[in-house]
Amino acid sequence: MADSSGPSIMEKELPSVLISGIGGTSGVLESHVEFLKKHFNLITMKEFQKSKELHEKIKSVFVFERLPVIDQELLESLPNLKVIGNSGVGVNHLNLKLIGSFGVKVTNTPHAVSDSTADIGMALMLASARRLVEGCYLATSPDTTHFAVNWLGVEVSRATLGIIGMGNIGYKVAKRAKAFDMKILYHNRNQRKEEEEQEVGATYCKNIDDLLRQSDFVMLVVNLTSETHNLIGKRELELMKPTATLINICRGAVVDQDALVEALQNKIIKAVALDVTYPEPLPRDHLLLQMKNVIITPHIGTATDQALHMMTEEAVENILAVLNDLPIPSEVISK
Ligand SMILES: O=CC(=O)O
Repeated sequence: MADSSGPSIMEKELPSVLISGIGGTSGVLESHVEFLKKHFNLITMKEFQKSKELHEKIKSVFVFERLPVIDQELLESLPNLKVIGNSGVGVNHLNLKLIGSFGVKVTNTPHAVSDSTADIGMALMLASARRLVEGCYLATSPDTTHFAVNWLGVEVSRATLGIIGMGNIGYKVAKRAKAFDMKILYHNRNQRKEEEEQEVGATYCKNIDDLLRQSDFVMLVVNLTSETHNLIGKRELELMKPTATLINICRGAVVDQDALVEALQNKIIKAVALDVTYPEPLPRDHLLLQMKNVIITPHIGTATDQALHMMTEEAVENILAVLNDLPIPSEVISK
């Protein structure tokens, strides 16, 4: 009778995957390690640096919170690397050209992040419209003489929301905004299918300027690329209504931050709500941190238990697909 306690000859070795570390501020979440270990032989950066023998074994790198850094040196030291599995949708921290030149694929997790990031977009829009942060300060201030009539907010219901970038997240924002009876405009490289537009009641603006001119709230949900870097600058801010609010939930560098400060100082737009800035975090003396009509959160679009869990699952699915020569659910194609 075969001994079932030891490893069977038929059992396949799990593929070796490099991770930055486990736990802390620069490692994979401890709560995800068990799941990852079911699929991979995990190798931490520390182990990798100690043993040259491990280099040849590594087939994939699991990138979490932009770590480990994928540079030329690392790529050269991994002769059998097949795929970088990024946990998260944004891949602006990865040099796609360089990685591609090593014949290595890149994958991301556009589905796992969409609900939590859309929620943050709505939360920021509502918080700014109803001056929630100011309200919290007032509620806890020793001054009890404040009256709500002195700091009125605005309603998002029936207001016009312009969504720039109608991918998975933008579309989820539109779904939510529909439930708030908002009028929805969107700009995207490609127009969505008619039935998709109808489902959320969104109108396509081929010209971004038209969207900027008409919107009460403008929400940025694009990938950061060379084309979207500084997409919103002085000219675009000047096209917006003086009563409009800008919300950014994608990447800080999509907005020219100096132009944004100037626009707020000169009342070119009314308010701003940012989950992303550059750098992150902003220096403590940055002007944006001193303005009442600015809300800033520390890049928490995907900071929920559920999103992080789903991101890990989606990343694992992608990595396994590449390693097993199966159709890849979410491959990032460098343009
Ligand atoms: O910022 C979050 C992401 O890229 O998923």
